[in-house]
Amino acid sequence: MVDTNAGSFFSDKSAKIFVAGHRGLVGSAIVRKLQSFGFSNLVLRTHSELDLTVQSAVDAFFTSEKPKFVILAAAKVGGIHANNTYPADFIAINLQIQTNVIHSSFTHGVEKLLFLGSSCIYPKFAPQPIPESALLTGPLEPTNEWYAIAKIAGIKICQAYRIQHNWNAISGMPTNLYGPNDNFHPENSHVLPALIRRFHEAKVSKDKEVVVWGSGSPLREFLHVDDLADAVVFMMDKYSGLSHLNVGSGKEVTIKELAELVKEVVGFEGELVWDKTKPDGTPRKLMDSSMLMELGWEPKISLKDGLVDAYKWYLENYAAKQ
Ligand SMILES: NC(=O)C1=CN([C@@H]2O[C@H](COP(=O)(O)OP(=O)(O)OC[C@H]3O[C@@H](n4cnc5c(N)ncnc54)[C@H](OP(=O)(O)O)[C@@H]3O)[C@@H](O)[C@H]2O)C=CC1
Ligand SMILES: C[C@H]1O[C@H](OP(=O)(O)OP(=O)(O)OC[C@H]2O[C@@H](n3cnc4c(=O)[nH]c(N)nc43)[C@H](O)[C@@H]2O)[C@@H](O)[C@@H](O)C1=O
Repeated sequence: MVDTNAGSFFSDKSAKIFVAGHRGLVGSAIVRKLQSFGFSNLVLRTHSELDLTVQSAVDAFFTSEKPKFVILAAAKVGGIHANNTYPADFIAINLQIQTNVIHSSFTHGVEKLLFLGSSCIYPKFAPQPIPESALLTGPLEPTNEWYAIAKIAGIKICQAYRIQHNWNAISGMPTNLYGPNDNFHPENSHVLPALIRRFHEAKVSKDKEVVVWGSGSPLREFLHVDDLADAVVFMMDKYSGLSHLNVGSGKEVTIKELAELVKEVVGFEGELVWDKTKPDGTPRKLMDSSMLMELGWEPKISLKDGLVDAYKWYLENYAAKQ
């Protein structure tokens, strides 16, 4: 059952909005989107200004700032290797950040909060496309179960505060994202930025080969972060239900197809070599985003156009500084 309260978010463009994680891939896109709509009173803190894992600091921040809305895009985030290598960080830091921010938002009178999870919350062998109802119906993908458990807890914390206190906390579960301000770390990033960097560096060095991880057969659904930011603002305005909402493009590609597309966009002319010692992760995780789409949101940026945009951003803002 979808419960909507259309229109309230846009009625006051000077309302104070705390975007947690505003320098990251997602937070920076949400800030751009809010500013493009004319929201003028954004409260922003870097990690070093406010460590969201420290409960007393979070509470002091909410006591002094008293935001009306909170969008929680701060988290410990990484690709398959980072998730697999630092399980304690992925479960503990994420549980701390979300528990602190959600609880302080509630106790300090925030009107509405949006929590962001991830498509990895679903069972490894969930029905495809994956509906919201598949949550907690089977075992998780082992490479990211620690992160997934934290994200599932985030959904449940939002639901519990809604049920017990009638408080307006909602959750969005984005698919794999990419775009400006992505993480281009060679090992700890997600596949799409990792491949942009690897193909670019191979092109510049005139290498004959680029190594890509795994078998190439896993399927992934990609969404440009500007489409995600649009969905976040849409949900702040139009959705106030108990269920989390999937946010995806509805289109999937194999990792091999993705690698070929990145190779083409970057202009690398050598060969792909598959490193099968690296994990594939979940074989497929296409989400069913029809709940959100039936409310009126739709993605606008194709994977090809989004990749061209992401590579342009990488060239102008990342490669240029190396
Ligand atoms: N990237 C993706 O493909 C996907 C992301 N998501 C979700 O979207 C959200 C944002 O992810 P994304 O933008 O990619 O991540 P990034 O790593 O790009 O950004 C994370 C942000 O969180 C902030 N942060 C991390 N730890 C702390 C802390 N202890 N205190 C304060 N701030 C902190 C960082 O601050 P600073 O910059 O100051 O260090 C940074 O701005 C996450 O909830 C993630 O799970 C969901 C699906 C896919
Ligand atoms: C968003 C989502 O992201 C993570 O899950 P994931 O989808 O498996 O993420 P990924 O982008 O790292 O990998 C996708 C696929 O791509 C292959 N692959 C090839 N070559 C590279 C490569 O060079 N780097 C990476 N990272 N992967 C590569 C890789 O082997 C895998 O088959 C979660 O842990 C969790 O963080 C989460 O929620």
